[in-house]
Amino acid sequence: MSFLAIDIGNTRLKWAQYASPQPGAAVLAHGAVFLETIDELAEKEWRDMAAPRSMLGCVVATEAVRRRVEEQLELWDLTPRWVVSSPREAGVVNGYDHPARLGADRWVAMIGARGHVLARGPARPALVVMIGTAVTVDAIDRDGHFLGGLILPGHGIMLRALESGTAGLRVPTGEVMPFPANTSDALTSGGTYAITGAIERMRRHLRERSQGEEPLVLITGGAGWKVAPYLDMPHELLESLIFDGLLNIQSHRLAL
Ligand SMILES: Nc1ncnc2c1ncn2[C@@H]1O[C@H](COP(=O)(O)OP(=O)(O)OP(=O)(O)O)[C@@H](O)[C@H]1O
Ligand SMILES: CC(C)(CO)[C@@H](O)C(=O)NCCC(=O)O
Ligand SMILES: [K+]
Repeated sequence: MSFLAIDIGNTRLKWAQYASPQPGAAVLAHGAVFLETIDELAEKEWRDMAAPRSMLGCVVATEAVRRRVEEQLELWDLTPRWVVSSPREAGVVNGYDHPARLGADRWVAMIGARGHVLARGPARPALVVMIGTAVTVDAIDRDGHFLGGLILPGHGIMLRALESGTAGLRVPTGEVMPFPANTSDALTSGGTYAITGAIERMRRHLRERSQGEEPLVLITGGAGWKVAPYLDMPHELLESLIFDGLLNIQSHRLAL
């Protein structure tokens, strides 16, 4: 009954094979590749993997990228399925003006987050933060309703925008400091605190909306570990939030 979960972001494709399509299933294999190398998956990373029985993926990259991944999936006898954001799924209600326009990664991560909220005890609001190519900060209330969220540039995009938009900024890596006193530290600190500032702001919005109840703050994405140490609030770093969401969706669909 093994299940393949795939997350195609704007920079990398991440995949994980699970023993079954159930939350908490054992991971049999996993990996990540840059989008430049996705045409080699079938002859490299996936070549010696036991054939998965089913798959579910989430894509925010282009149609062309999705098609190239589907070609690689021809290695096995499976139907490629990709999550499309919908008005409701697996206990989460989508409050976006146009639910289908919500990034599938955000939707799936929120469904994963909702599972973690309910697994930890009584229902409570949650803030779902994804720190990848772009950064998103999404709010879910106690009832599992997605209220809305922020999109901002990731660290890499912020620095590249500054480099190309100014004459005097180069972007060597600096350190995060309270009072940066050189250009490198000022840029690195500015990027990091832009992200933590957005998270703090959204946490305040959500707390005010929730009669003061403290939200569970869940951080995910390739660069989450770099930002998390500067976040002045209780939080959890969960690398697998999108995969957890894909497992929740798949198990809910099988149960219907
Ligand atoms: N180990 C690292 N060292 C330096 N920068 C990193 C590292 N990991 C991630 N980054 C930076 O963080 C950003 C997002 O990284 P990454 O591609 O790992 O995230 P992701 O969650 O896989 O993104 P996406 O899902 O959008 O593809 C990039 O701009 C990248 O430059
Ligand atoms: C915001 C990103 C790039 C984050 O990966 C992705 O979720 C996306 O392309 N979203 C579509 C637009 C939206 O979510 O409103
Ligand atoms: K992502």
